[in-house]
Amino acid sequence: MRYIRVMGGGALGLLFAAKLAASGCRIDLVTRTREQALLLRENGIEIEGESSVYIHVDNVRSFQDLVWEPQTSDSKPDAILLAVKQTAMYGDMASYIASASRDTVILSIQNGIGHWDALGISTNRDHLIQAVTTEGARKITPISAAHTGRGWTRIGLVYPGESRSSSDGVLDNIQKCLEQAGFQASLSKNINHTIWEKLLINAVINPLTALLGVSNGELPESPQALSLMRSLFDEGVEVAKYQGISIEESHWDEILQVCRKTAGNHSSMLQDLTAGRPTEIESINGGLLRLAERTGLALPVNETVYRLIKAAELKG
Ligand SMILES: NC(=O)C1=CN([C@@H]2O[C@H](COP(=O)(O)OP(=O)(O)OC[C@H]3O[C@@H](n4cnc5c(N)ncnc54)[C@H](OP(=O)(O)O)[C@@H]3O)[C@@H](O)[C@H]2O)C=CC1
Ligand SMILES: CC(C)(CO)C(=O)C(=O)O
Repeated sequence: MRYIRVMGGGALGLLFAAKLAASGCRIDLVTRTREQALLLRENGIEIEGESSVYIHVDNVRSFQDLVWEPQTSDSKPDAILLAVKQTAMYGDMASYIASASRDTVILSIQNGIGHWDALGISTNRDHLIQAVTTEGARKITPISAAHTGRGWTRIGLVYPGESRSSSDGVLDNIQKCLEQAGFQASLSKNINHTIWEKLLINAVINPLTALLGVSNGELPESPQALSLMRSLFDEGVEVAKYQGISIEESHWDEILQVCRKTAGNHSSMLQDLTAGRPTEIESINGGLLRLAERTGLALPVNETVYRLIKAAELKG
């Protein structure tokens, strides 16, 4: 796995592209705008914080330019790393990903649920890989990002039941690449469980920090907020149960631990709301609501925060 295309020059995209390129991987980076692509080609990528990397990357272009480009065998990457937000996973982007050759691994590091369904791929899905990461990054300028927290990354097949004999080798290769680039990476036979654990962390912390305008560390300090966090968690655990996923009680302590460990962080949803960008609410609490609807479960607290975030998004 020597040639990886990173989609998205945001916080995680810049971090992963820079570290993978610095470790010797052939990287090309795809941005939304031509302006950012030009700046990156001229200035390279700079990462500060937990990692310090400065690297020149020649191969940077906008998504629009990528889709018009003729595809040759040399321009076909071994893997596409999806580092765009869920909100960008529709329309042309979904069509591009869905039409990629099955020899190209699709590796998503997105939070939340629903992005694989958005691609609409119903067969031959053994090249779809989810990475759940607790790495923290924040974009500073179009060409730089801060690595705000070192974490772990677990990878696994999205549809393990459909794996072919070569799948294990593919996962091993990706793990090695990530490790060579300095990420702590491991393989998971049950990535779905890890996806759900991360989903519940985001479902509990993100909307409340965004609505209250508080840091992750401040959130559980208010008894009222803590009680809402617990209700969001309990409702999420019920939905997980209906999906055949058992979330242990210890995961509640893990969520409180995340608040302590990332005490100074502003959650991504708070950052998105503050900047007037759409949030990932649809794939977090919205994802839970859609699944609950199918089973007739009521999620009053998730529904309330979902509606409040949607209303706050409209304010811009
Ligand atoms: N940041 C973090 O610490 C973590 C993030 N995640 C998850 O990773 C994913 C990415 O997050 P993050 O990096 O923070 O998000 P960012 O918003 O920083 O980056 C997303 C990038 O995608 C770009 N983009 C949008 N549309 C396209 C397109 N059509 N083609 C190419 N690029 C496009 C955006 O460009 P533009 O800015 O020009 O719109 C932006 O640069 C999210 O799902 C997030 O939840 C998971 C763990 C930690
Ligand atoms: C873990 C947490 C809550 C850290 O801020 C996060 O993933 C986010 O902000 O989206």
